[in-house]
Amino acid sequence: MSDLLTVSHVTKRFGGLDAVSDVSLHVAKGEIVALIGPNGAGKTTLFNMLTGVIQPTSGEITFAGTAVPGKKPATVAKLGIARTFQNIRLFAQLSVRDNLQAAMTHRYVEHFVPIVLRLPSFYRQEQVATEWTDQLLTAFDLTDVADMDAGNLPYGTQRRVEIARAVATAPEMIFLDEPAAGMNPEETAALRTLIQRLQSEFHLTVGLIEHDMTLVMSLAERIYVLDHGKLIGSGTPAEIQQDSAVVAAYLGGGVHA
Ligand SMILES: Nc1ncnc2c1ncn2[C@@H]1O[C@H](COP(=O)(O)OP(=O)(O)OP(=O)(O)O)[C@@H](O)[C@H]1O
Repeated sequence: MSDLLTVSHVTKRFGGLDAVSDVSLHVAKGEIVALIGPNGAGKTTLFNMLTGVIQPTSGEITFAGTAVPGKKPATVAKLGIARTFQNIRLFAQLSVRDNLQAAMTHRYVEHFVPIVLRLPSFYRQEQVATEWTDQLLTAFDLTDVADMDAGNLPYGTQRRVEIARAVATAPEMIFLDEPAAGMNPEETAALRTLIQRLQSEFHLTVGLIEHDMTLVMSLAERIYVLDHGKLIGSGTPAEIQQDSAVVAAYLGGGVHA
């Protein structure tokens, strides 16, 4: 498989602190890759650099052959990168349907509009957006709550809306920042299935930050481990669980895959 994302010697310095220090990694198209490590290890800082939210102090990031540093988040999104946040960021007073439609970007329109060729441009866009929204509502089991305000939904459902909204932008890669945080075991089990479907049905590449090691070990094909900004290990879940440096820094004895 060819690499979709390449990170080369990336560092982010905040004042005197190297929050991310000389990190290199790669993600192949279609993979589910997890980034794990203790609190403050630099995981979200790295995600923020991959999505254009902050700029690296040094190093290179390439997505589908295009350099990411120097681009704003909206421009990075058009390259085909979507993300969710640790703290859910939905439009709480908009319906689920409107949250999805609000996410339909130019990239999406450019991607799908040619499918419906016979209508004038405005109606073409409207029709494609409505059809795509209906498909997403069905795929993410949100049809029953489509007209409810997003902010009134249970936590696990809001997470699902957030992921659906990211998928609505028609990305190639989706970054999920602690999607299982605050979920109960049933919600986490449903999340596992959902992330697997992102890969199998939506053909997305998935980058995952997560502290729930049972979820990580059962989902990720490869794992990178950060500690104090540095990459201290990488490999398959089986390899990571036997890596003494990773066990000492983060895993301890508490993983049951
Ligand atoms: N904007 C900022 N200014 C200064 N320091 C920052 C900034 N953002 C993050 N940091 C620091 O960088 C380090 C890495 O933080 P980061 O949030 O990336 O860690 P994390 O691995 O995502 O942690 P967690 O698992 O708790 O979310 C921390 O020491 C944090 O305090």
